[in-house]
Amino acid sequence: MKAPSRPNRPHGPARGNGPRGPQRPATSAGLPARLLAADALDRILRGNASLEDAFIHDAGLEPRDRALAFRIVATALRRLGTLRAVLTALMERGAPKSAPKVETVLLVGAAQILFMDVPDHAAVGLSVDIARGDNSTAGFAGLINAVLRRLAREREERLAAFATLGLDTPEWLRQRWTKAYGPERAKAITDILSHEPALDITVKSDAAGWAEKLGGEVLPTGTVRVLQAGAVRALPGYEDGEWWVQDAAAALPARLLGDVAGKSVADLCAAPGGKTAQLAAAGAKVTAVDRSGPRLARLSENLARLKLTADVREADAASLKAGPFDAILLDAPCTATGTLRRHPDIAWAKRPSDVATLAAVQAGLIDHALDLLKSGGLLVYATCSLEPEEGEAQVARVLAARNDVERVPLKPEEMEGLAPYITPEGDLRTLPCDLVRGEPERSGLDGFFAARLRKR
Ligand SMILES: C[S@@+](CC[C@H](N)C(=O)[O-])C[C@H]1O[C@@H](n2cnc3c(N)ncnc32)[C@H](O)[C@@H]1O
Repeated sequence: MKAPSRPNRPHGPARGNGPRGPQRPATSAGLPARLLAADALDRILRGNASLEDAFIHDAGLEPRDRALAFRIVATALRRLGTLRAVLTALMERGAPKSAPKVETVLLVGAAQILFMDVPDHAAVGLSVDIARGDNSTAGFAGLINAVLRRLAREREERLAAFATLGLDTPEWLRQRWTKAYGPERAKAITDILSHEPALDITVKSDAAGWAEKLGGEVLPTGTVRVLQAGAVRALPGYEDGEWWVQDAAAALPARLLGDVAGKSVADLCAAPGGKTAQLAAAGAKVTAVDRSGPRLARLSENLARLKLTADVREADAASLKAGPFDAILLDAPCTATGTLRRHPDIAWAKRPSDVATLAAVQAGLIDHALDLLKSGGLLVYATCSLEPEEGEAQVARVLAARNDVERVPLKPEEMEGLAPYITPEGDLRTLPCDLVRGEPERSGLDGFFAARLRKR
């Protein structure tokens, strides 16, 4: 069974702190975070919002409450298959169809009981409070109380019943990963997805100094990794623009362009700007292009906080008229199946047909990007997808179709920590189960593909 992400707490039988009936929580201080969690989870499961979008508005909460709400929702989504199976088994007639929000409230409560270090009485009592405060769920407060109390009492056997079934990863993804990477690595990927990832940050300078200030560690590639970071905005150095949040694997593609100081570099799918910031911090003259206005607004905010500049353009990169550029980074839109540790909503939002749809979009973007590049210029093509059609196959296609393009294979000596991720062809491939550093919470990184091409 996958180890649940609550290291300090054994999954023993009820510990005598469960509530004896619908009762007031010991403190209502935790209610705003749970209300936000239930609202956000409901918008994700029933309104098709993404995890990211569901938390764009912070409802005026303290950063600590907002961070807790986010953790609850991310945990519920990370363990959604197991939670739904456990809850269904506890309810003879299932969750009421007439009141879908009842299931949401149950998921929020069950995620805390089974997988988070939250006292049972708080998880149950606050869930009952959420239910009572909403007309559509108030009539089910008794049901919610009974189901969650029973779950807390029977935690161990309820979890064991579904532990080995792998319910938290959609079957179509598991099958794809088994085909692409073999059964062992596919299992390692699904295993790491059940764990909450650490906070990864890219620093402008002095990685060791920031690791010490933030209580983190420097990874072999230079990223600073922080465990149990809490509210990001409250951490030292955030407001001063000394660093930005960026997964260790996401920090690699921009660096494959080498020394970009003084060069004109187009970042063609740029928002929210993690790679734009890397390029600008390295001294490039960056043109940051994205077709999403709201996402570009976030990019501009991020650059302002970091005191970095770029020429920001809202445009479709597939038909952009600009350049020619010395170098181009194309971090193309993709299924993002490499990022499920940080974006567990994606596992349930994507469909098998999305792979081919996005692969067609990527092919068009690569072809146009090459047209915007100077002769001799480098294009780094990257996706945060585990699906070969969005990575390896794109490069094979373009190399077969165009004789003005060649691959520039990556070399282990060009960047510290890069060696384990270089494929026999000379591309970059990371998997979420890579970067094993002891316990799962310290390990892993996003699944990325990147290839470096030169226009002859
Ligand atoms: C993977 S995200 C980019 C992440 C970004 N490079 C970073 O490091 O923060 C893909 C981005 O592509 C943008 N996008 C999708 N299709 C596009 C197109 N045709 N032209 C420009 N941008 C596009 C999306 O709005 C999204 O912001």
